[in-house]
Amino acid sequence: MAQIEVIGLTRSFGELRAVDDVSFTVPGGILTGFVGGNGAGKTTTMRLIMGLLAAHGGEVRWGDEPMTTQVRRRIGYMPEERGLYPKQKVLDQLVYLGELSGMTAADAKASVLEHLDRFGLRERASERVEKLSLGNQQRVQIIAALMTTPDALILDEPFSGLDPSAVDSMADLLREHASRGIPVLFSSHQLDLVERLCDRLVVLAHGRVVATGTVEELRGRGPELYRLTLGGDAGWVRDVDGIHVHDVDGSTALVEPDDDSARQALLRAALERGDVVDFARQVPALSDIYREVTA
Ligand SMILES: Nc1ncnc2c1ncn2[C@@H]1O[C@H](COP(=O)(O)OP(=O)(O)OP(=O)(O)O)[C@@H](O)[C@H]1O
Repeated sequence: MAQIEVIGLTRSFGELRAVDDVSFTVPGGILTGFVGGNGAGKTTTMRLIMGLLAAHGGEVRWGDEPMTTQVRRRIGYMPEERGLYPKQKVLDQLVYLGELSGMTAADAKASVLEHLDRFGLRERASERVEKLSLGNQQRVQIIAALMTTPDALILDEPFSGLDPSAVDSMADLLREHASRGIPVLFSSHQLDLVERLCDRLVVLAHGRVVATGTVEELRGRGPELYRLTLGGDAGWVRDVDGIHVHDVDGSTALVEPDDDSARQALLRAALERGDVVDFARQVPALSDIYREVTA
């Protein structure tokens, strides 16, 4: 299966190392989310992958080969700066972009109309792009990246500005493309969305990769926390051996047991004291993990 491999990519702007020895893989067949704060280097990395910026070090590989211009032409790329012609009509523009990518006019038109249908934009086909709302212009941009049945997808913030139903259509489309076995990399600031959608994550901070893996793997890096909710005050938990208390708030305690037996002993002690309302493993949200790895 095709995959994109980024090995030791480095790029500076003057004194600033915007991308600093960045390595990760975008495997075929799954969705890889690319997250990191403002200025972390996501856009620069994507431009380097697409060959739009020259790397100062490192390389990009396509399977076992160095990435070439021919392969890049077959990658659906959605840049951060949206490159649409405001005065041109939606359908004409997309068909033109399809032809530029080597499609016949007839194939391009068929693909564009199908995608316009999916995004509920069919009746806007003959309007000028500038007359569309920003979210709808975004949908047109997405169609431009997806209409050619690309060999890989590199999408810079494809979900920004989309309403929930467009997010769902977009997510379905990305999954369909991934299920063809192609590598899909997309950046996003919407961590809840990334958590819901992604099979794998690459987390960038200050130009460096600080974490990679599935959401489950990233969760596994943190401590195993449990939340105990009692009928009465939970302050006594602080004195239980083998229990590290992260927080107590009235009748609720957030604890990290040293091991299984400490956890069982805590629960027994709580039951002996009376009313246990709830005792459950706390699964951290991706936003918690993100804060931890980028701190
Ligand atoms: N052409 C350029 N010239 C100078 N500095 C640049 C250039 N492009 C990017 N940078 C700088 O490189 C750093 C990384 O920027 P980049 O756009 O890659 O980050 P990002 O993770 O995509 O951020 P955001 O989420 O805000 O879009 C930033 O400090 C940015 O100001």
